[in-house]
Amino acid sequence: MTTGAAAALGHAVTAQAARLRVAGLTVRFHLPGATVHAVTEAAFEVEQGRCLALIGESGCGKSVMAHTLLGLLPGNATVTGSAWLEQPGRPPLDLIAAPERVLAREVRGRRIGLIPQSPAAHLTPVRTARAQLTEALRELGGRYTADELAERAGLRPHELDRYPHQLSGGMAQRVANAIALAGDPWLVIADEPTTGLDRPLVDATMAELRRLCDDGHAVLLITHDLRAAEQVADDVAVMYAGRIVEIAPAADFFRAPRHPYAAGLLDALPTRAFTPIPGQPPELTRLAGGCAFRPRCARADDACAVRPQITPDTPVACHHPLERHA
Ligand SMILES: Nc1ncnc2c1ncn2[C@@H]1O[C@H](COP(=O)(O)OP(=O)(O)OP(=O)(O)O)[C@@H](O)[C@H]1O
Ligand code: NI
Repeated sequence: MTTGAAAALGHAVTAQAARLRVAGLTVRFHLPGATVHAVTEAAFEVEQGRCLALIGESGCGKSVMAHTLLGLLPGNATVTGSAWLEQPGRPPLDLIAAPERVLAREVRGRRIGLIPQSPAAHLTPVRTARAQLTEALRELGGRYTADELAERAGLRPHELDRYPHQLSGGMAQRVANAIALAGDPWLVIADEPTTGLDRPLVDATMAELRRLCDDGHAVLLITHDLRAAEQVADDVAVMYAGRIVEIAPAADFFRAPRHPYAAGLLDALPTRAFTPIPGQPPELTRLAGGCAFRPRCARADDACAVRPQITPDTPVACHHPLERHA
């Protein structure tokens, strides 16, 4: 193929708006004598200018989803499905099929930034926050200075001169947030970015994520904190036992969730009914057939022995969803 033809082909398949398009994403961990069904047939899109919040109880597969997109899974994992990163002017890239070399050189930190869960564990103990942020900037060649990034993350310049053990949990979180943005990545994946932060800092962090979206970036926000999600998310995806069970615009979702599990999560909030969902999520090594939420669900009946599907036309995986009136 000539260069011109290749360029024309590249142009023809280039997207109009930047987006991440995930389809059929499935992750298994192989343990001696058991298989963990960590993520099953996940499908969603995040477009530029938008924030998708991924919510669900501990262990439902949220962090595994984040690590899968960045090629950060351990050797005992197998992944199927696709995750297309589409940005105008670049050929689309399937993050699942891409070789590690490409993920390391082009994707991690540059096209996708990760704000990791438990950031303190990701900082080097013997170097100051400034040294680590400066190194990230040198490596990734971003357009902000260390002080600018620190300020955007809500840190004062002198706080950058501390060593990790001199940082509170909240400060370590903000240092991790600043490092994740060093390479000016298009997509930011924030895995519980507000753990250990008090309300004003949660609000500031959500405002920063919102500002990123408004600047044309996209954000995948993984969180337990539904109030934080409500502040910033445009769309919400609810995960249960490794599957996405509801996707909705955030305004509709917080007004009237449709999946009984999603309704249960909102009812558990202190600001709402403050009633926990009875029972526990199933173990991901021994999932029965049918709807995984069935044993905990007040609406379940015999129909739920057949697993309900989520599709673009019915964005709730439930045989008996709650009604949403206009
Ligand atoms: N390397 C691994 N080997 C085996 N199982 C794993 C591995 N990593 C994660 N898992 C399992 O995959 C499932 C999903 O884990 P994940 O960390 O994605 O949950 P999460 O939704 O992020 O939870 P939390 O809210 O507690 O962070 C869990 O059952 C977990 O034990
Ligand atoms: Ni997690």
